[in-house]
Amino acid sequence: MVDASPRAAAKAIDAMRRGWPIAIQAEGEDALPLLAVETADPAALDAFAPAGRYSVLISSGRAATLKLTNQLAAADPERPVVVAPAPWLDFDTARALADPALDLATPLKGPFRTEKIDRPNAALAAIRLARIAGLLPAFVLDGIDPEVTIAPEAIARHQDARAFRLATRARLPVEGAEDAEIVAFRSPDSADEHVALLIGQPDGRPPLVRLHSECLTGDVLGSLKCDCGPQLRAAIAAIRAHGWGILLYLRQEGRGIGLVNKLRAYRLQDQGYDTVDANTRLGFAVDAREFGVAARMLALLGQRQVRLLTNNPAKVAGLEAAGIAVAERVPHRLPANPHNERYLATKRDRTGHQL
Ligand SMILES: Nc1nc2c(ncn2[C@@H]2O[C@H](COP(=O)(O)OP(=O)(O)OP(=O)(O)O)[C@@H](O)[C@H]2O)c(=O)[nH]1
Ligand SMILES: [Zn+2]
Repeated sequence: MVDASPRAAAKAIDAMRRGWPIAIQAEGEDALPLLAVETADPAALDAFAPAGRYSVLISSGRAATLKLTNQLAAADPERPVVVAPAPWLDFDTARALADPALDLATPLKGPFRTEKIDRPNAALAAIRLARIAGLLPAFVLDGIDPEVTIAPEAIARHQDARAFRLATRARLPVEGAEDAEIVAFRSPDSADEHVALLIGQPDGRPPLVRLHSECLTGDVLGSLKCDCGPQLRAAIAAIRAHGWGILLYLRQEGRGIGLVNKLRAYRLQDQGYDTVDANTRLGFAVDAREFGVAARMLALLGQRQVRLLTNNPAKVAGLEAAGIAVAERVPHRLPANPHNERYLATKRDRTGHQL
């Protein structure tokens, strides 16, 4: 049975992370059985499909890096590409196809050729699901029928921001805003728990709002590679100075690719790639965030119009598309340091940040 409920997507994500096979079946297509390469081991792969007989689904960003496609990947790095079966396509080789960390250490066996994708909608959904699960976007295809078969719509429903509800609230004095209140939001479908920090008292003017995407390295560990930590603290100060406002702390680590994949991108940056190319080479969109959840949180807090603290026009557009009016964009620039100079320059030159 094909399950299109948001719970089915949650089950599929869980199964993928545990190394169990899943299948995706799109309307008008046959089911596509999949085993995530990152969480598979040789025994699981053997049980799933006979060696030498399986094809591997990767995304075009990764395929272009491996020179398996000559398409410009940056335009659409998450487009699916299927590598055809070959006798030398074993467990280790599937791993090497999936993970750019192995590019320097393991010369890739080959040659490989790509084949036409006969189930394109399921393949596209699989790449998206890998990203949501925080895994490398790579799957072995067409093994035994798994227990979980989902429709691509399950993934969209799982990501639906309208399912978020206010869970609880409490006073939270923080540095720079001793009168702050924290409000937590939850959805029955998603494991992400987003929070809002309410600072000051409403005074009739639109709140000054900051959408802060989670950055464990910058927010908590004081990483100098990005500007997140200083931006977080400066946002609280700016809201306090404005009089009142809301900081949304969104669990969108690594611009939506998750902590481990962000650290993989950092590893590529250690080799000289910038933040845009690193994401593309991993096979992910440059920015996988959606701001519908931020709009949902603001609406639940009774705010339909905001002044938005950001240098990123995509955040303004994302909020407006989700029904929140942005009365003004307020720049949020912090001084660079020697470690994040290039990152900030890349944001300015390649991702449209107004710095
Ligand atoms: N994938 C990836 N994510 C990163 C990298 N550096 C920072 N991030 C994440 O980027 C998010 C912060 O986004 P930024 O692009 O710095 O800023 P922004 O929020 O888009 O724009 P502003 O509102 O102007 O600050 C956080 O989720 C970080 O974890 C990186 O090199 N790669
Ligand atoms: Zn950061």
